Amino acid sequence: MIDISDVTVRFGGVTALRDVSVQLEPPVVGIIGPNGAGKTTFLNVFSGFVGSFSGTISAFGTELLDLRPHQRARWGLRRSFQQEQVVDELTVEDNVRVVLDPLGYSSRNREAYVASALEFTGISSARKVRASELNALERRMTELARCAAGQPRVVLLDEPGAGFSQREVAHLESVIRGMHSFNGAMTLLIDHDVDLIQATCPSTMVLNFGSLIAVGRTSDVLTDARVRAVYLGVEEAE
Ligand SMILES: Nc1ncnc2c1ncn2[C@@H]1O[C@H](COP(=O)(O)OP(=O)(O)OP(=O)(O)O)[C@@H](O)[C@H]1O
Repeated sequence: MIDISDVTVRFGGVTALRDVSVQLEPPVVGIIGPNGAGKTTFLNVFSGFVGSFSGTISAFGTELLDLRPHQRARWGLRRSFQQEQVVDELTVEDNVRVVLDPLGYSSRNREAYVASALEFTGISSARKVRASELNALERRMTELARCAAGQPRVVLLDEPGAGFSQREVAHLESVIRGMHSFNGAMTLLIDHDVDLIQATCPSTMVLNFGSLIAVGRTSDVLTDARVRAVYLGVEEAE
């Protein structure tokens, strides 16, 4: 379980997150909300990319915010970004290897982790291909393999579905749904694709102007009147 307590982030006059307290359970939690609601900032606090914040995040008994960013990686925190981070000059398998290299695995274990992550995300056949030659879905799968490889405990995905067709999202969906069985990791998933959230996340939290306005079973959250009004743009009939 991840226990988030009173997390507040301010950027000058903007309060990006305001006293967010919530407990999140595996396997996958959706994070939704309008543009600028604070979703990426929320993941940035996990990753250590926010200089000034208050509050605590306890993940499976570890106080994450006491760890330095490289210690969080060793602990098992992984992340994909809105702007993808695949390195064009490296092959698919080297893109995964470079994530595992600093984590202290033996080379035998590392190679086994790379191979199984590529298998899991469905891009084994492209393992020797330079990333510059991949299509957009293969690049996204390379990123997911980077997140899935080794022994991650928490995987943070920031809009992995953006820009993909329905058929492509179906593959993404199966990888996200399979992550917990594959390696035991819990996933936090930001996406504007409500169908993807519904298909992959048993529970979902909703941010609006930096505040948590709903959390619970995804089906309940998506039918909540306040959520529908602020996020889905649906006014309830009087
Ligand atoms: N480094 C920063 N400096 C100043 N303001 C920031 C910074 N990062 C985020 N903000 C502001 O904090 C608020 C929350 O931004 P954030 O990117 O977390 O929202 P979001 O919900 O992820 O939005 P989107 O769905 O558009 O990605 C916004 O008002 C944004 O402009």
